[in-house]
Formats: sequence, C-alpha cells, structure tokens
Amino acid sequence: MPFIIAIDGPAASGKGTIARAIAGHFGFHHLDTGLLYRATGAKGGDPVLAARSLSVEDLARPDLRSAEAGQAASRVAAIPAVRDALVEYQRRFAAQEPGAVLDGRDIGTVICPDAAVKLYVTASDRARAIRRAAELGTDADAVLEQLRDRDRRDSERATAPLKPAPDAVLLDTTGLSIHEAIERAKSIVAGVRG
Ligand SMILES: Nc1ncnc2c1ncn2[C@@H]1O[C@H](COP(=O)(O)OP(=O)(O)OP(=O)(O)O)[C@@H](O)[C@H]1O
Ligand SMILES: Nc1ccn([C@@H]2O[C@H](COP(=O)(O)O)[C@@H](O)[C@H]2O)c(=O)n1
Repeated sequence: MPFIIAIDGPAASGKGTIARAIAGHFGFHHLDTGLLYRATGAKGGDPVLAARSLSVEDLARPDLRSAEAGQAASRVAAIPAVRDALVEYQRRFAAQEPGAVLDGRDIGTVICPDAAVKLYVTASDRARAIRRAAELGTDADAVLEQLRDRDRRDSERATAPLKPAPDAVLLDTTGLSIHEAIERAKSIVAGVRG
C-alpha cells in the first residue's frame, strides 16, 4: 500500500518546499496540486473545460508562478465542477508506490482523507508576504494584500475550503529556517513511518 503524505496550508507558508524535500528524502513522488489550478486559470476560456483538458504543456507554462496566475487559480478553484475534474488525477497520482507527497489546500480533507501523515503548514501573514515578495522580486506590502485576498477566498469557498484536517499535525514555520522546517517535517513523518 502506498504511503501518502498530505501537506496543506495557506499561500507561501512553505508547504511546497517541505513537500519536495520530504519526497526526495523518502524516495516518494511529489505533486504540487496548486499547479493544476494555476494551469486551469491561465488557460482561459471555460474553466471546467480547461480543467478537463489540461496537458503537459499547460502545466509547463513559464508564467504559472506569477501573482496573477495565483489569483486566477483561486477564482477557478472555487468552482465545484473544476475541482471535480481534477480529483481523479490527484488520487491516481497519490496511489503510486512506494508513496507520494501531495501539497495543496484540500489534500488531507478531500483528496486523500486516509493519508498516513497529514501536515498543516502555516506561517504569519507577514512572514509569508516577505518570502513571496523575495521570490517574485516585488514589494512585501502589495504581496501581503494579495495573499490575504487569496487565503480569504480559499478559506471561505463552499467546496473543499482551506482548513486543517482534524487529524493534521500543525507546523508553524514563522520563526524557522527552511532547513529547520524540513527537519521538523521529516521527524513527524519518520515518527509514523519508522
Ligand atoms: N521556513 C522558511 N523560511 C524562509 N523562507 C522560506 C521558508 N519556507 C519556504 N520559504 C520560501 O518561501 C517561498 C514560498 O515557499 P513555498 O513555495 O514552499 O510555499 P507554498 O506554501 O508552497 O506556496 P504556494 O501555495 O503559493 O505554492 C519560497 O521562495 C521558499 O523558498
Ligand atoms: N489542492 C489545492 C491546491 C490549490 N488550490 C488553489 O490554487 C491556488 C494556487 O495554489 P498554490 O498552492 O500554487 O498557491 C490556491 O490559492 C487555491 O485557490 C486549491 O484550491 N486546492
């Protein structure tokens, strides 16, 4: 049976960084599920048709990490039929041996509710804005508003809102370096996997 690790949390909390490192350390597959929503939003046209017809090229677009792509992603992510169109792909990905790490917003609550380990990664709004601004080469105050706007939309939508699964372990990375955050996550996983 594959060992599934679900990592959820708000934008720029560090979940993708942790997910990649954990997957590399344990030899698991990794899926950044946010990319599916970013590619759907960026594709344009009918978002449901876009989600149903995502291609490898759509997922490799160079503009998917932009702030605009993040905002567009969170708008299409609120449409239930878009989410439905992406469920099967994510579950099939998670079923790969020897295991998989998926990061997103609803992995522990909807996509993989039986995951062996669930992490909910957070950080203060300001810490997240500073990190994302450094990544994009922009101003932290402008990024802060965008992050809050996106988190609000993600948390308040009716379908699969951003929230910790009841059995998720909370990991606040505010005062942690990348290395420290990864080490904490590794030790949580190792505590379950042995
Ligand atoms: N503990 C940390 N300390 C400082 N910087 C960090 C930390 N964790 C991650 N970062 C940096 O913050 C930025 C956001 O991290 P990451 O992409 O992992 O977040 P995310 O939660 O996956 O974001 P998103 O949901 O928007 O994809 C990256 O530039 C990353 O290198
Ligand atoms: N499981 C998920 C993953 C992402 N989303 C939506 O996509 C937006 C972009 O995600 P990033 O992780 O790349 O920042 C995000 O704001 C969500 O609206 C989702 O709904 N479910």
